[in-house]
Amino acid sequence: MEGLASLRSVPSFTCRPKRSISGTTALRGNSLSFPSSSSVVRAQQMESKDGPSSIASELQKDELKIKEWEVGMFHNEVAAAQGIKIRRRPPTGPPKHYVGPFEFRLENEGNTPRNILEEIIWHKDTEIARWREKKPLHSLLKDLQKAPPVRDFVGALRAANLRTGLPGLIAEVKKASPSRGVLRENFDPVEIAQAYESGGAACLSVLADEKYFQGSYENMVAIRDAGVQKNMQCPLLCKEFIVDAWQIYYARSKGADAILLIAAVLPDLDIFYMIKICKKLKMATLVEVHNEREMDRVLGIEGVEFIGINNRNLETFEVDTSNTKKLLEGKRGEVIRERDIIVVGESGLFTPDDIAYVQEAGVKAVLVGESIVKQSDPKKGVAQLFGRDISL
Ligand SMILES: O=P(O)(O)OC[C@@H](O)[C@@H](O)c1c[nH]c2ccccc12
Repeated sequence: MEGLASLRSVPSFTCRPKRSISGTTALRGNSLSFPSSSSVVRAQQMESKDGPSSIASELQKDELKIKEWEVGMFHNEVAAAQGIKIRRRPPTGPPKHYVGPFEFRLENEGNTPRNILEEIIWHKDTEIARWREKKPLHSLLKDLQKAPPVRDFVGALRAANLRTGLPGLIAEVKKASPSRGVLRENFDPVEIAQAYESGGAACLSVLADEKYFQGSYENMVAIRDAGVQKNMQCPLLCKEFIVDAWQIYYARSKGADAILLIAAVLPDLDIFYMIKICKKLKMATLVEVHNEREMDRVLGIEGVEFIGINNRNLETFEVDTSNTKKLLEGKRGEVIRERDIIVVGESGLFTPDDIAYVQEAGVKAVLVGESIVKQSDPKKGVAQLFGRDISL
């Protein structure tokens, strides 16, 4: 409980960088200054068979890499101070040029992710850098004008909860996961989404990550388009590992109504700014926590209105539904009720008893994938999960 004593209305940001680096991770990319001119002059004075200008541009590239690495390290320091164990990037250090004569620096030292979540984040960081290069923000912003309108994600959950007296269902369109492997061979995302919706789901969650979950943005667009044609109402959560604000705009351009932010990955200030961006875009932000420390951090961030408690530890894959109960007990539960924050119970829910258990703990919504996506008829899967037809 000690963390609650420090519940704040502004995000904590106490860690100071050891190096003097301008900008924060939220500004990453924009804050990189151009390489100092002295190195360019130095390079121009050098002779080589490739010519001086190519050496200058090589050095410029190196210096940019170094700056990026330094900002990445700064991010790791801030994150570590907030108890975040996931590092944004492999701590392998800057390019060789940086260390001058000391080129015997060990290659790849420390280059192994500590767990699956860290592996996913390292992969995402490089994947998004590539995507962002192909579609810079200014071009993405143009796409937003063509995006379908935003639907009220949290409103749909509240309405379902009032209508059925049960937690509103966010039904997950998920083909595979690193912990469970392939969940459904014969996977038609639109068919599954329609079955969920006719079974009474309030919202849908669509896996976008390709490498680890066999998801895609194409699936999300296909579901959104099918919904528009068939008048389906379910708002969509883009289930992605967000490490860069660019991804929020991208998700919106593909028709998402909500995004997920994982507190085990993102420092407070990133969450704070990302929620602001979502508000501007009128999207909902589901902030996911797994333990008391993350819950206390998140309750201290201004603007948080929608929290997911993941029963699965994303670092070890262990699932324990009592986690939802534990994090809603006592003072934390009180704060959540006072602020009318909607809490979602996530992962490992299979039976009506599981649903009743997390509802009793205080959730107004649940996020369910495996138990319903595995059923040959996912619509029946929804009814089985709740012990009755919730579409009525
Ligand atoms: O399939 P399950 O156990 O019902 O879980 C669904 C959902 O909670 C899970 O997919 C999830 C929750 N948070 C995440 C973050 C990333 C990837 C996946 C998830």
